[in-house]
Amino acid sequence: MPHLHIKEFKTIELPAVQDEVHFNFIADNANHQDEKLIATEYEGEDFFLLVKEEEGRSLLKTDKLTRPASIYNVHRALLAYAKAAGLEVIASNVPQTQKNVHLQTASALKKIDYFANDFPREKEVRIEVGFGSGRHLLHQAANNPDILFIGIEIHRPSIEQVLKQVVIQKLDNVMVLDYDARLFMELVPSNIVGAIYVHFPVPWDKKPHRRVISTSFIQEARRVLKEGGTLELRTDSENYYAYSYETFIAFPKITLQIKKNHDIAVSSKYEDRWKKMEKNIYDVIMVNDEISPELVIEGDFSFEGSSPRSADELLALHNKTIRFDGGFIHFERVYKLTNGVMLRISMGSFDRPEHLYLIITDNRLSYYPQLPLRSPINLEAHKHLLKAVNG
Ligand SMILES: C[S@@+](CC[C@H](N)C(=O)[O-])C[C@H]1O[C@@H](n2cnc3c(N)ncnc32)[C@H](O)[C@@H]1O
Repeated sequence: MPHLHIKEFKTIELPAVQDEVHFNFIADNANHQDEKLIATEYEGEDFFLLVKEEEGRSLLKTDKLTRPASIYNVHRALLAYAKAAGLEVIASNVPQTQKNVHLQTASALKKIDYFANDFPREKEVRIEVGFGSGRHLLHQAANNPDILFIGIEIHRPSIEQVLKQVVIQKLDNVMVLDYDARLFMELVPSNIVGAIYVHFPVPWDKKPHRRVISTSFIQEARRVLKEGGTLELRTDSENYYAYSYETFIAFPKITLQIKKNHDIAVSSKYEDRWKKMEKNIYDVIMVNDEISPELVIEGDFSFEGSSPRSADELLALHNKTIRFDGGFIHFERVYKLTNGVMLRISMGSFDRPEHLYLIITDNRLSYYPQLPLRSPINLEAHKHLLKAVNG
């Protein structure tokens, strides 16, 4: 994680611009006076820089919840703030000269809004969940130029590596998304996907709720797959194989193909490792044989007509949880702004909550840095949030 150790943190008059990086406002953690967030905008992306103040040595880094996909943009923002505020840097892992890589302008990298607003449907779509080194994704894309491949990954270095390869190999049929694939599935239109690849997912033996394959993931996969489309799980974990098989077979009607130690066109880095260890490799392939109803999601994330509670009442929401049928809202942290309050919340379903901020200033409410995913459970959570923050 890029960071600067600084002698002493200094505020600057905001809003300010330094080297094309915009600094808009500062939020002070109401319960931990040593923590501040600096609202930053660079190349159209909003995120926070996080300040941890300590006696004689403070830390400036990115906030995990909002950090941008491009590490270079983080570097740039950290250096720009240090320059604008005249901070004395004691130690840092941020290179002073930036490589000329602009991932934000790399057209293959998409944000979740891109898919939420107008899902691409001109070509057949195939999705790879957790592409890692990207060998399979890149191989498939190079060999199937008429198919659009959407690669979803949450590990930033893997994303950066694959984006570079997309440019080098001049592939125009790959889109890369930094997002939880389980949430992404909820906004894919029905019956448009030819294949979903889940190759060597993390087994999460101790935290099974984090697994990609689950009853709800399979349900969503069946909805988004075309008739004859496939969900292809490949794993070296006997445990994950057995768990997935049971989860698939619990559906009243399903078509499955099971293969053991069957080579595919390209072997991934993980696969090479497992093969050297002479581990068995299992494929569970679900063939979708149904046409699903269209996806209809009603409602929006508007705050129109809101009349927020007083700042003290909002700050008192710290650590409160609201539970409702199928979901919840938890107020994780509260911040003071010069003209209002900011709440860090987790909301939505228990197994896949969204984490984001809500800014409340002078009767204006807005999510930051972006709206929650437009899923039925998040829309329901929004209604409960309106009740909690309005008087
Ligand atoms: C063990 S690696 C396998 C990578 C690659 N498929 C391969 O075969 O080499 C699993 C990958 O899935 C990613 N991942 C885990 N959970 C995910 C999720 N919910 N959404 C998207 N990617 C995820 C991890 O970051 C990791 O890169």
